[in-house]
Amino acid sequence: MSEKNSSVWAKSIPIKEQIRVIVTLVRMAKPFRKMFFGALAIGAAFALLQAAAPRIIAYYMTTYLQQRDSVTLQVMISFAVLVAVIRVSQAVADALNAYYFTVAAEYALEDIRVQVFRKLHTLGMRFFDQVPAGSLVTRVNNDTASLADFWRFFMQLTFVVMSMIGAYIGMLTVSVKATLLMLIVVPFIVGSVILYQRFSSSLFRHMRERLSHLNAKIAESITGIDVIQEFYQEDRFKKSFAKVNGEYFNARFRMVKADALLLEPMVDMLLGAAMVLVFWYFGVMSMSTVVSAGVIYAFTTYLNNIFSPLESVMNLFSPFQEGLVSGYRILGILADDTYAPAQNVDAKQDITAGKIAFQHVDFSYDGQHQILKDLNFTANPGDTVALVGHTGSGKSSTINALMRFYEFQSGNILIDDHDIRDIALKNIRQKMGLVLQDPFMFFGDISSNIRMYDDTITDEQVKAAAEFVGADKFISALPGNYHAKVQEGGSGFSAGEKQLISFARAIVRDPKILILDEATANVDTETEALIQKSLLKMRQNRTTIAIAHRLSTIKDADLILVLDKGEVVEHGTHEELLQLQGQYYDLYRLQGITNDSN
Ligand SMILES: Nc1ncnc2c1ncn2[C@@H]1O[C@H](COP(=O)(O)OP(=O)(O)OP(=O)(O)O)[C@@H](O)[C@H]1O
Repeated sequence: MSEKNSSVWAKSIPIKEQIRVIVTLVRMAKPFRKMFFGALAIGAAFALLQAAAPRIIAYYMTTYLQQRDSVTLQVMISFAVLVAVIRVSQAVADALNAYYFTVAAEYALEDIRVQVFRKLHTLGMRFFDQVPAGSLVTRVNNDTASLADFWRFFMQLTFVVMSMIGAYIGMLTVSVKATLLMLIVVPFIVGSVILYQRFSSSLFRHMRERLSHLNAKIAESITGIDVIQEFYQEDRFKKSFAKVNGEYFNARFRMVKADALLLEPMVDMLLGAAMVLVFWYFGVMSMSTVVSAGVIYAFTTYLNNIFSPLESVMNLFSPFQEGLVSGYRILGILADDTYAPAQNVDAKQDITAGKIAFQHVDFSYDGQHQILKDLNFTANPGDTVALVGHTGSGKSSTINALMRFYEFQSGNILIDDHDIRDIALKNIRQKMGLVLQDPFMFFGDISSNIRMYDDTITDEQVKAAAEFVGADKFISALPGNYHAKVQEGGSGFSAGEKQLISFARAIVRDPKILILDEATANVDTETEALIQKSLLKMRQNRTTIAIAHRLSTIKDADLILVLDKGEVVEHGTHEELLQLQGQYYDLYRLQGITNDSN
């Protein structure tokens, strides 16, 4: 399994790296800092009110309630109004804090989602070879969503710190000595937080790793459903699913158990210990002086104010960790430099005639295994050059290099005698029409799939292209004709129909060069005849590079290149190659025999 494929949960991210991720993510939220700071300021106001309330109530209790006949109706109403105002302000501050924070986080997430999506579309095929599509969908969607928890953790943490400071200041105004005594619990709080974080993070990582395995298993079983059914693999998949599902359940169970049995009791025990200290201290004090109930009330309320948000911040450790890992992966994509091959800086040449020349081209996907070796050929404008050879001989790789999907390492590819890197990429995409074995259909309708959302292409041009390739007949029979709905992937259309639509898609741009990769591999004989007819028309006045396993389809090619392990081992016309009685001859004879026997 490649590095990019392995679960990031299998190992912990080094501390230095975690800090880098945190700093970068905080920086990425900078455009929304006003809202984040607004939320923080409101949080601070909330903490202030939270600190003031117990002090006011304590004063009311000590001054009025503990003295017989000192409370009047006016005092009662005044305090009731004061407490009500504080409570309502607290509720408003709480709501505004949540609102501003959520809005800021959503804006920041949307921004990051756009950045990741845009970045993906600058990356080259090599990147997509290494990272499965499913995992990229998770990257763009789920990972960015997890960042919300990452920011929530920081907000909560700041809130806890502010609440703690507020509570300690409030306690100081009640009793300096008791407050100093309360400082004893601080190292215990910090120690427990660190201990819990370590423990819970290892359980959480384990759980996430199991979840990755479970997701991979589900994805595999759905992607391969046809082969699973065909080869009667259901039982094997049921068993292996039960195994990974059981492992995930156990890992989750351990985590839930730790949260339930450890987190709450731990915080409760700390709170209990702090309470004992308070009661012990004031107990001792009461031996020499009167201790007001209001003081006890204020202290116990302040302790609650410290410990309740502490529990919620500890509860956010796992989501924070998830956010951190998501951030790590997102930054990984944003920093990835597996870009699509670059054109020269001032590349502005165009393709006018369609001459193609490969000169001593060497090509490798990974820089280690050489796939094409010293490839040389010339296709003059209007020529058809066919690439034939055994599977894995390098036919598609030749096209990958020509289409600039992958960078070639040495030699030259010239189009109309210009270095291919000097031709604007837009011109390459427009003037070179590529037809793949299994063309992809986009969600929309037939018309949008032919014009590929290029508004400069008119309805008449779309229809003319469809008529030219012979697709008009079946399109006209569809309900809605050119506006017939197309699902993503093109389910509901036969292989031949998809092929014809992709011909129209290629031809509507009137390309100078046509590239056909196994264009007739998936269809029946009748459709093949139709396809061959349209291909013949499409090839007129266009340079064509065609890959074909069925040699009968490229007999009329001007040049046939026989590839073997990335090298041209034979070249010439059909007749010349038959006379040579080499590899082509063998392949052709084999196909002739196979066809006859069919
Ligand atoms: N994306 C890729 N990354 C790494 N290696 C690749 C990639 N695509 C193809 N290869 C390797 O390059 C070699 C040539 O493959 P290529 O697809 O060009 O062969 P082909 O002649 O088109 O085969 P086929 O007729 O089966 O399509 C093979 O050994 C293959 O494993």
